Amino acid sequence: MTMHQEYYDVTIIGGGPAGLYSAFYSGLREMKTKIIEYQPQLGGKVQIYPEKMVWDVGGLPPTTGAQLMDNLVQQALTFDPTIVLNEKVTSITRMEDGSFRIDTASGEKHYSKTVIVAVGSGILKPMKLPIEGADRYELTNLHYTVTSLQHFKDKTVVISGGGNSAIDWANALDSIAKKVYLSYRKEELKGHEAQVTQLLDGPTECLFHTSITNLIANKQQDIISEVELTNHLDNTISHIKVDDVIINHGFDRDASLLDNSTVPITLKDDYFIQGNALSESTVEGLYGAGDILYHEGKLNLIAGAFQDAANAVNRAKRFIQPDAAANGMVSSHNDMFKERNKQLIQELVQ
Ligand SMILES: Cc1cc2nc3c(=O)[nH]c(=O)nc-3n(C[C@H](O)[C@H](O)[C@H](O)COP(=O)(O)OP(=O)(O)OC[C@H]3O[C@@H](n4cnc5c(N)ncnc54)[C@H](O)[C@@H]3O)c2cc1C
Repeated sequence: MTMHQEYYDVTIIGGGPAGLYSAFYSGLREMKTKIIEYQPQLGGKVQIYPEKMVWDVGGLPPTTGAQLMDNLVQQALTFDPTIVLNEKVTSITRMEDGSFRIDTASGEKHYSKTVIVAVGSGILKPMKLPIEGADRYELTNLHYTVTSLQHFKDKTVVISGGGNSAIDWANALDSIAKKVYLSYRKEELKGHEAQVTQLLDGPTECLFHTSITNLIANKQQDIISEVELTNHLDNTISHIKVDDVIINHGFDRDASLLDNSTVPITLKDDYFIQGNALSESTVEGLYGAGDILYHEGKLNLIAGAFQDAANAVNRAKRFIQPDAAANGMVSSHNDMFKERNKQLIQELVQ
């Protein structure tokens, strides 16, 4: 077991948009920063939609999830935070001296003056297709996320699911794939109205009241060649020849960190972390940001995560240094940017 006795000013749990922007902002406020992330890469939930176009981040032209993650990571690295990947935080404990100990599943311990909990909806794992042996096709043509739209060009694709992800992928693929089928066990789709209308008006063939009940494979190559669908209204069975199958049945969430921690994870001034009913008291030095946080007017979007992150960092700064400014300064005033600013201004006037 390794002991990380080195103290950080702020340790951020979760490397999604909220955690990444917190890392940038805490660097801006000259705090020694560490991010701990469970996944092998940074980016958070955006990893689920790398090929989706994101339109609603202020000041950015329509950008793919992958490009957005790249930009967020680059920005987060501006002030050289320590990054710990593949590490699940299991609990947060307040020490007698008021600092925090952060325990992880591997037995490592991290020490910090403040903590920002930016764990989104917890650790997400896609709900698997409940068919025995289906996992062996995950290496070939059974997908739980779409990492390349190009892969589906001129293919016949069956998408299983009726929520936002299934509908978004059907709409994105209907002009790329040869044919898209959407199999959904109910009839009332659960997506945003505009996307549902686009789907129903588009070329995707919706097979309501059906589920995938069997996968028929080309045994030599371990590739699904046909899916069996069962109609739940009349129990009829049909078969579709496929090139690829996409499963969007939602996610299992592991939010055990909130239950295991000995500090009550509740935040000051009516800010509190969703689902936590441990205590109504507040813990100075422990803050939240992003989808995990609930407050009036909360925006569960990337734009909302940025605002939360700046708030959390400013509070952390004031906790460590009570005479520090309550709010950060505009970024151009930061000494770190002096040289780069000069260079850019020179380029502008040339
Ligand atoms: C399909 C889909 C499409 C979306 N489209 C848009 C869009 O177009 N525009 C928009 O603004 N928003 C969109 N969103 C919402 C947006 O992705 C979220 O609001 C945003 O990702 C929240 O960021 P976050 O950092 O709070 O949480 P997350 O992105 O969920 O990141 C949390 C991170 O914490 C890590 N973590 C959790 N528990 C632990 C632990 N115990 N130890 C270590 N690490 C842990 C997770 O692995 C994860 O990486 C979309 C969401 C989905 C699902």
